Amino acid sequence: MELFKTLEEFDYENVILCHDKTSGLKAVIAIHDTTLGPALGGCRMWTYDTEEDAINDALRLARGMTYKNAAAGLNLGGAKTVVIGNPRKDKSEALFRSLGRFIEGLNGRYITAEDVGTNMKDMDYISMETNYVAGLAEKSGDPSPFTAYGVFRGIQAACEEVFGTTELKGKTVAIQGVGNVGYNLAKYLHEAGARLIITDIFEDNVKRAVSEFNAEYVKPDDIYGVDCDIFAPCALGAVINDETIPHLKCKIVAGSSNNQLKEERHGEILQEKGILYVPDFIINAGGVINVAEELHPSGYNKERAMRKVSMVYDNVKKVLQKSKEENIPTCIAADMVAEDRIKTIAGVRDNFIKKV
Ligand SMILES: NC(=O)C1=CN([C@@H]2O[C@H](COP(=O)(O)OP(=O)(O)OC[C@H]3O[C@@H](n4cnc5c(N)ncnc54)[C@H](O)[C@@H]3O)[C@@H](O)[C@H]2O)C=CC1
Ligand SMILES: O=C(O)CCC(=O)C(=O)O
Repeated sequence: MELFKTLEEFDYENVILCHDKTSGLKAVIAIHDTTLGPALGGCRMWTYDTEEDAINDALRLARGMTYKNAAAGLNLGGAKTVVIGNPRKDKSEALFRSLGRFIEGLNGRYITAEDVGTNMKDMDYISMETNYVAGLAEKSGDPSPFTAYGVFRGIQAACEEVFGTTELKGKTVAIQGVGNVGYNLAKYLHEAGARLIITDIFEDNVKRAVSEFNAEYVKPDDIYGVDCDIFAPCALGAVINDETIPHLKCKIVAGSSNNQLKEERHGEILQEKGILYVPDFIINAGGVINVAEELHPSGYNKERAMRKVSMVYDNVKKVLQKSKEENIPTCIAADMVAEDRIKTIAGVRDNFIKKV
C-alpha cells in the first residue's frame, strides 16, 4: 500500500494508528481536512479481512466526512475512526476507554461519535477519557433516527424531482439493511404509506421490520433486482457497482450508506440509465447535523436539531438543481457544492484580521 501517495493525492492531514496491548485496541483515526473546524466523524467497528482494508475504509470515510460536513453547512472538518474487531463479540470498557485516550491526545482536532458497530454505551466509555466525543445519551443521543429523518426528507426531494410530488403513499421502497438507520427510515416511510421491501443479514432485524411495518423480505443478493421506485442502501458502502447496476429497476437511489458508489464513474452510469442518484453525503447528514448541535454555544436542543435536519430536503434540492443547470452527474454536483464552501470560507477567514 502506497499510503503517502494516497495522502498526497487526496490531501489528507493525518493518519493515526492506535495500538494498546491491555485492551487489545487496534484502531485507525484518519483526519482528512480541518479547514472549516475540528474534524468530526464517527467511530466504526468492523471485522476487516486485512489491515489495509481497515486503513482504506478509514481514509475513504474521513474524506466523505469533510464533504458531508461542508455541504451540510457545518463549521467542522472531516475524520473517521475505524476499530478493528467484531462489534458483537470484541467490545469492552477498556477498548473504548483506550481509544478515548488516543482521541484526548489529539487535543480537540478530532471529535468522535457513533457509526456502524458502535453505540451510546461505547461513547460513554470514550467520554470517561476525553470530552472530544459527541452522541452521548444525556445530550444528542443516538444519531440514527436523525439520519433516518434526513434520508426521508431527501427521498421526498428526489420524489418531487422525478415524480412531481413529495407524496410517498403507494411508492415502493427497497431498503438494504434495516439496522439503526434503515429501521428508523422504514418507520417514516411506513407512516407515509410506502410499500416496503427489505433485506438484512441478521434475522432479528428482518423480523422486526417485517412485523412492525408489514415489509416484504428478500434475500440480500436479491434486493438489487426488485421492482421498486426507490432503492435505499442503508448497510455498507460500494454497493453501486458494475455487478449491481445492471439489475437495478428503480428510478431513484437514495439511502444512508456512506460511499455508496464504488467509483465515481458509477454515478455517471446511473445518470445514463435515467436513475436519479442522491449523493450519500448530502442525504445522510442528519446524524452529524444532530451531534454537531452538542457543540452549539447554548447547548443541545432537540427542536433546533430537527429543524436543521429537515433542511436536508433543501440541500438535496440544491445539488439536483446544480446537476441540471450544469448538466453534470449529481455526485459531481455534490462535490462541487462542498468544495465551493470550503474554498469560500477559507477565503473569508483569510480576509481582514490575520492571526499572528
Ligand atoms: N447511524 C448513523 O447515524 C449514520 C449512518 N450512516 C451510514 O448508514 C449505514 C447504516 O448505518 P447504521 O444503520 O448505523 O448501521 P447498522 O450496523 O445499525 O445497520 C446496518 C445494517 O445493515 C445490515 N447489513 C450489513 N451487510 C448487509 C448486506 N450485505 N445485505 C443486507 N444487509 C446488510 C446489518 O446487518 C445491519 O442490520 C452505514 O453505511 C453508515 O455508515 C451514515 C450517516 C450516519
Ligand atoms: O452521525 C454520527 O454519529 C457522526 C457522523 C458520521 O460519522 C457520519 O455521518 O457518518
